[in-house]
Amino acid sequence: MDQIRVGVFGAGGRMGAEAVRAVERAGDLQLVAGVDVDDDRELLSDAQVAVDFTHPGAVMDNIEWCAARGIHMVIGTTGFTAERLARVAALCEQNPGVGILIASNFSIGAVLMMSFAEQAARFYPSVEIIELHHPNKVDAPSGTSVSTARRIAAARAAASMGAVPDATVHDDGARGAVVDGIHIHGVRLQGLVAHQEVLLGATGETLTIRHDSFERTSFMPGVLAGIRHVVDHPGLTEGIETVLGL
Ligand SMILES: NC(=O)C1=CN([C@@H]2O[C@H](COP(=O)(O)OP(=O)(O)OC[C@H]3O[C@@H](n4cnc5c(N)ncnc54)[C@H](OP(=O)(O)O)[C@@H]3O)[C@@H](O)[C@H]2O)C=CC1
Ligand SMILES: O=C(O)C1=N[C@H](C(=O)O)C[C@H](O)C1
Repeated sequence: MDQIRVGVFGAGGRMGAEAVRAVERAGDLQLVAGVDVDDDRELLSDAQVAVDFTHPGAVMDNIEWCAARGIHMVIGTTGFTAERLARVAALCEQNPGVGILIASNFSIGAVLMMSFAEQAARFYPSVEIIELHHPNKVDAPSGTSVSTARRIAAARAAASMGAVPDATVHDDGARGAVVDGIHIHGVRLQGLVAHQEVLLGATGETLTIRHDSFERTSFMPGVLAGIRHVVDHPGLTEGIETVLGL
C-alpha cells in the first residue's frame, strides 16, 4: 500500500517537532517536509495531508492555502471560534474532496475526560473547570477547556438546567473566564505539560474528573489516527471521537 505523504506546519515547535518524529516512525506515512514560520510553505505542496500545530494567528491562512491545493489537514492549533469553524466548513464545501479534522486535544484520555464530563453534567448543578499548563502556552483559556465548557453547557441546556450557582458578583477576574456560562480557571506553572480537572458538585458530594498529559507523545496516537482518517473523510470533522469510534 502507498504511504500517505504528510507535511507539518510548525515543525520547529513543541508539538510540531513531536509530530515530525511520529510521522517519521510510522511505516505507512512519509514525511514530505516540515515548515516553520520562516520557511516557504511550497515545500508542502506535494503533501496529501498537512498537520498544523502553529498559532491561532497563523492557522486560518494555512487552511486557506491547503484547501486551495486540495491538501487535507489535521489541525491541533487552538482558537477555533464558531465563526472560524463556519469559514472552514465553507472552504470544505468550495473544495469538495478536501477533509479537515480539527481537534482541541488529540490525547485519548482528554477525549474520554470531555465525554465523561458531558455525561455527568446533567446530574450536578455546580460545575467548574481548572486547566493547568506549561508557562509557555500562548493561549488561555485552553482549547480543551473551551470545548469541555461548550459540551457541558449543551448537556445542561438539553436537561433544562439553569445557570450554575454563583452567588457573588466579582469583577476582578478571581472567578476565571466564563465560556457558555461555565467558569474556567487557568494555571500556568513550570513542570506542567497539559492537565485539566472538571469539578462537579451537588448536595453533599462532588465528582472530580482529571486528565494529565505528562509528555507530548500522548497526543501522537490521535494525530496519526487523524491523518489516516482524513484522507478518505471529506468535509469538516470536529474532534477525534468519530476517528476513535466513540
Ligand atoms: N490539539 C492538541 O492535542 C494540542 C494542541 N496544541 C496547540 O498547538 C498549538 C502549538 O502549540 P506548541 O507546539 O506548544 O507551540 P510552539 O510555540 O512550541 O510551536 C508553534 C510553532 O509554529 C511556528 N509557526 C508560527 N506561525 C507559523 C506559520 N505561519 N507557519 C509555520 N509555522 C508557524 C512557530 O514558530 P515561531 O516560534 O518562530 O513563531 C513555532 O515553531 C497551540 O495552539 C496549542 O494550544 C498543543 C498541544 C496539543
Ligand atoms: O498548548 C498546549 O500545550 C495544549 N494545547 C491544547 C489546548 O489548548 O487545549 C491541548 C492541550 O491542552 C495542550
